[in-house]
Amino acid sequence: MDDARASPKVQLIMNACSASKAADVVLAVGAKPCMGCTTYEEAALTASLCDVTVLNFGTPTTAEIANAVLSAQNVVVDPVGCGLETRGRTVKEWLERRGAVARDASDVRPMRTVVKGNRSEIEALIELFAVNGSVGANLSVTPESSDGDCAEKDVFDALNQLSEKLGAMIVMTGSVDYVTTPRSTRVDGAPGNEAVHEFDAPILQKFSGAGCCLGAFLAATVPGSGLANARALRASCLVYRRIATDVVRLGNFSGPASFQVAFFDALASLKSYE
Ligand SMILES: Nc1ncnc2c1ncn2[C@@H]1O[C@H](COP(=O)(O)OP(=O)(O)OP(=O)(O)O)[C@@H](O)[C@H]1O
Ligand SMILES: Cc1ncsc1CCO
Repeated sequence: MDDARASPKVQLIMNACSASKAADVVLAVGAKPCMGCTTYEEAALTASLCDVTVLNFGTPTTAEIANAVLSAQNVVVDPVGCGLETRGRTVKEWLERRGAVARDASDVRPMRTVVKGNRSEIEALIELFAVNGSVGANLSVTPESSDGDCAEKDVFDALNQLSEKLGAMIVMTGSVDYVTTPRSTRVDGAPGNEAVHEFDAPILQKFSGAGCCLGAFLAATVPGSGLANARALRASCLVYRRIATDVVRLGNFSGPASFQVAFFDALASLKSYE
């Protein structure tokens, strides 16, 4: 996905809870979803045929399946539940191996990695990678997150260190979204840190999978080179939140279940994700 393709193919290695929601989000925005991950061979082949892979570590993703996409060119990683010790180990090992593969390939082709997690998951990664800092969240062994009370400057300080260690972009979600770029890959003059405060829609936390679906949305709407660009990632996070607030304003729903239907309809009605 080096160019802004009209209809990118998106491999979705998703948790059981969010899989069909994510596939529908990808379809809604005009891209092509493909799960393709029942065996190691199938996962590797599908990754090689797709423009971008979403690797979500919620059940039933195994280390074996995750390792099949280590050398995919563009990967959006969702470290769901990495505050749980066993899953945290799996996620950490994968990210370390991915970093090594990407460094080895860097002269030949760019490999882009975006880690998209909620605030508690990012806090868990901060601990796992021994970063000297915090984003102020409580650790959680479930996908539940907490927003935490932490100055934005300290949030970015911790995110920048983590991003550099991973060699990956970070998108940290919550009532505010944060995007950060590894310092060593920042293009001169381009902003490496972005925050999205706009468009408050807390209903996105009232059903399971809004964060997982954001991972799929980013994969489907941000072109390959944009996956290494904080501005481009910010722009898609912003659109996702804006559409949610539009739906809330129109009020054609009666709770979290019907909100999702209206939200997916609104995603599908948007003509451009530029
Ligand atoms: N108050 C809010 N206003 C606007 N957007 C929000 C708000 N809270 C969360 N979001 C958005 O909702 C999505 C889910 O965020 P959250 O941090 O809850 O993810 P998550 O815990 O990974 O979700 P899940 O595990 O259920 O998929 C993100 O796109 C985030 O930007
Ligand atoms: C509830 C749940 N448990 C593992 S993944 C998932 C979906 C939301 O992340």
